[in-house]
Amino acid sequence: MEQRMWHQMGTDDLAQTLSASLETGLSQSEATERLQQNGRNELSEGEKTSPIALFLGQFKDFMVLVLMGATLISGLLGEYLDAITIVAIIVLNAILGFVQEFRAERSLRALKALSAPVAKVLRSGEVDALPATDLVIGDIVVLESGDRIPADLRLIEANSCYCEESALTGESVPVGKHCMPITEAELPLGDLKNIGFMGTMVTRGSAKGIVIRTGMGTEMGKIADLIQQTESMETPLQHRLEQLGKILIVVALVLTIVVVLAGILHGHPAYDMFLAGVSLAVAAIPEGLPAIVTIALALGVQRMIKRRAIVRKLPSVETLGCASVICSDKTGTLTQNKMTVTNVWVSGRQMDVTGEGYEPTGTLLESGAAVDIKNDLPLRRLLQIAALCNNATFAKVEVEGDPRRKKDKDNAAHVEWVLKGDPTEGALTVLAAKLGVTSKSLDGLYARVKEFPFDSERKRMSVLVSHQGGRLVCTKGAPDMLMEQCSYILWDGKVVPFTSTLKAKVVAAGERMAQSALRVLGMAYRDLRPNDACEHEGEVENGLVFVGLTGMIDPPRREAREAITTCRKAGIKTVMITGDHQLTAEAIAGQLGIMPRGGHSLSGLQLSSMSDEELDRHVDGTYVYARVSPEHKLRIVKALQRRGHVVAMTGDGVNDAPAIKAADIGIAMGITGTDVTKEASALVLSDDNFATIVAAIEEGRGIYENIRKFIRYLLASNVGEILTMFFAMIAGLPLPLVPIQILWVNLVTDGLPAMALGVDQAEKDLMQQRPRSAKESIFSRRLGWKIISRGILIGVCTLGAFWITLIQSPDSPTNLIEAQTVAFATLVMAQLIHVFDCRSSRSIFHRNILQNKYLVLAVLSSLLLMLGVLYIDFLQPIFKTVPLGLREWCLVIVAAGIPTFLMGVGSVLGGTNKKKSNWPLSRSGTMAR
Ligand SMILES: Nc1ncnc2c1ncn2[C@@H]1O[C@H](COP(=O)(O)OP(=O)(O)OP(=O)(O)O)[C@@H](O)[C@H]1O
Ligand SMILES: [Ca+2]
Repeated sequence: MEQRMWHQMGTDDLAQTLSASLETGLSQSEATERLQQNGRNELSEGEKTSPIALFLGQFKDFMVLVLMGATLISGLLGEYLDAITIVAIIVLNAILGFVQEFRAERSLRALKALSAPVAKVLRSGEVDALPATDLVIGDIVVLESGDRIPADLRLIEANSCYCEESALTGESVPVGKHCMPITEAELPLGDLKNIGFMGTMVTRGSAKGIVIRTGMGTEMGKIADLIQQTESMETPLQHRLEQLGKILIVVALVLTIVVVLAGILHGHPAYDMFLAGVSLAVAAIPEGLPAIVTIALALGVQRMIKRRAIVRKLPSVETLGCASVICSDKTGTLTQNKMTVTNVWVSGRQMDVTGEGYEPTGTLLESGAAVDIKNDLPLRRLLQIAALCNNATFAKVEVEGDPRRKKDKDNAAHVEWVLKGDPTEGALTVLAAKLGVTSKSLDGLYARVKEFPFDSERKRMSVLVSHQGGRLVCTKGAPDMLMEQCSYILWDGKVVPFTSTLKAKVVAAGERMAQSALRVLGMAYRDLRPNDACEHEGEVENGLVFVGLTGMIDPPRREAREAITTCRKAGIKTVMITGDHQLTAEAIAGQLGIMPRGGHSLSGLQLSSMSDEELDRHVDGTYVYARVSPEHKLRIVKALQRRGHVVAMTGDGVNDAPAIKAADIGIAMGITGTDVTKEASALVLSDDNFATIVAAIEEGRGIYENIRKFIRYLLASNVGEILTMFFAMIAGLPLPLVPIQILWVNLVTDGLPAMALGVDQAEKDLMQQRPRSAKESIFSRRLGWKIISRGILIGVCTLGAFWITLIQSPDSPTNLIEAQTVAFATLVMAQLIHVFDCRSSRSIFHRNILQNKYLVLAVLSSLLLMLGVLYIDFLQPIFKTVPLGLREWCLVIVAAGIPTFLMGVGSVLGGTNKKKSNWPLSRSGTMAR
């Protein structure tokens, strides 16, 4: 066992014991070696279902078992051919079911892997994001607020760091962490304040730690068996379909029993009727439905991934289609998050900054003339604060042209300035560097002692630096809030009291910048006296000397504007929620077309003073919320939900998690988002882009419509199958289909065509319709009617074709076989025609039937399988068929076409082809500017 415990060791001791360097971390080769020795950093998982179990599971269905039993009996009675064929069909069916479920399962697992956590690790001197499972003992891990701790760490640095450890200790109040050794040997976990435990999360501040235990060796590993991660992947729709499936089984069974009894009453042999009944039950029960739903969902999810939206919770795919409001962050989601300082203001002087991007060349112009900063004390101070109170760096990288593309002006090797860190801070680093204030020029003079990290409540950040034996506080942040902590201002080179007149000047300058869509940050400082306290931010962030303002542009994303228009047409309201200034927010909202005429904006301050009732009254007319704190987001979500909206809400910070959880669709940022927000979210945007949300909504709507399409197809087909038999038995006719034919129809129609519908293209006006209601039943918008009416028609027409053939030449010995063959062909053809009708909510004439290649292929192969059964000599006795002549084919085609075309023509004439009132166009007219 460990001689001295980890928490008792000093940092040097730690480094030595773990043979790791605290400055550069492990080397890559050392890490690889340790990984091989000690295994991956993961908690062992529960068992997975094996493919064989999955395959055998296909046979556990009750009706299938009955059918197997019946087959066995008919085998024993000498009907070998029948028995073998039925078994073969059952096995084929099982293979199909297995493939469907296997695919579904595999995609679900791939989904889970996508949301696997990453850790920021220092290796060979560079901090990189690695999969958390690659961590080894001795790795140095960098933690920020919102991170989930990836292994057990002994902290070696902690800045106002708090961790929430309830998963481990049950204590929900975050624990303050430090990096000093603790003398006591035996301590409860909650008191080990210099250890960060795997699975707990950093709620505030930042830290650095060295990995002391990984995987099952961690404290979390010890209790891993206790935590069962049973996140439901079943969607509400799947749940309802399961319920529906049970009802359908009962209905199918009851009808089957009626069919069997009626047949026996009319003098059919009981054994024949029994086998026909069982086959009918097997065919009519839509056992493939759940798997096809899962596949449609999973394939849709994969299409979303291609469009950079990662679904973490499958149920949200459905909810996406219902979204009626998107509440989006501004910075980085609606804007590019490429900040450039363009304006500087100090002691009443307004200056422009030249230069572009992160390239540190440019200068300051005051009324058109370059400013000399050497003798400009306030300006130098401003730049020093900008550079010191900053964690961002930038560098020049060589970018090679894309080798796959043509070498030209746009695709040549070139240098690019790239940024590491927060873009807001990056813009300030670049500004300072343009005027020669770089970390190099400051290095010997100023040394950072402590950092009080930025958080979205205070909206500012401070650092404590030592300078020529003294200590200096540098603070930057949202000016309106920073000013409240300032007692003085640097004005014309002198520190003077911050009077209300001077404050008014600062406010006016700030508002001028904000109105032109600039993000405004203020800078302030204070010289600490020797015995001034400096433990907490409250102690240092007061009595500050205000220095000046910087204004930076952050251009809107081009795609965002378009996406917002799409949303408006789709009946979805876009709301901007930002920590930025109200005027900046309004200006950018204007550029993006978020705010309609008569729309309002609210500030966090106004929001705080409102009661829930007042907020409810305002929430529909408000399009911009500015200077909000994370807790405001939760109120906004709740208010919108009370107004009956289905809310999608984005967030990145740790404090956004409650709002994201409360939203109907919580959305986290893939790039800037924290682990905590990602875990709370249903959807992660891997490009942080607003347009991606809209793409996901579009996919969500498409997936739902596809599910409706194949439900419609499958159920109408099954209704047709049952009714064909039902009507025949009631009418006292012979069996229109023999058991093997029933099973064959089921095999060739239910499998591939239904799956192909699941990946059908969306209808063109998908995003021109209002979101559907979350409470809507899957059968609404006339789907139930369509299923029943088409089902009845399929049954009637199949039986009609059967009957017409039957009465043609009553004396011919092959008469019945021929009629059955006609019925068989009609039933298959009717379904294969009907499948195209299912693609459109209007009629078959509405869409190009060749558009869905998979469907065309599926239908062709089903057609071939049917023709094979009719025309291949040795299959004819097995399937009890005869080749059909031209006259019969004409009958088959007409009878099979009627259900689809009759209704299609009917709906064209009846006007349902026009946009129906239950799905009207959005009120885009009233929402447009
Ligand atoms: N690194 C930082 N240091 C100091 N102040 C900052 C920093 N980043 C942002 N601020 C200030 O805090 C304000 C709010 O920032 P916050 O990150 O909460 O929201 P945002 O990024 O502007 O908007 P959004 O919520 O849309 O992402 C900014 O307007 C800015 O004035
Ligand atoms: Ca069927």
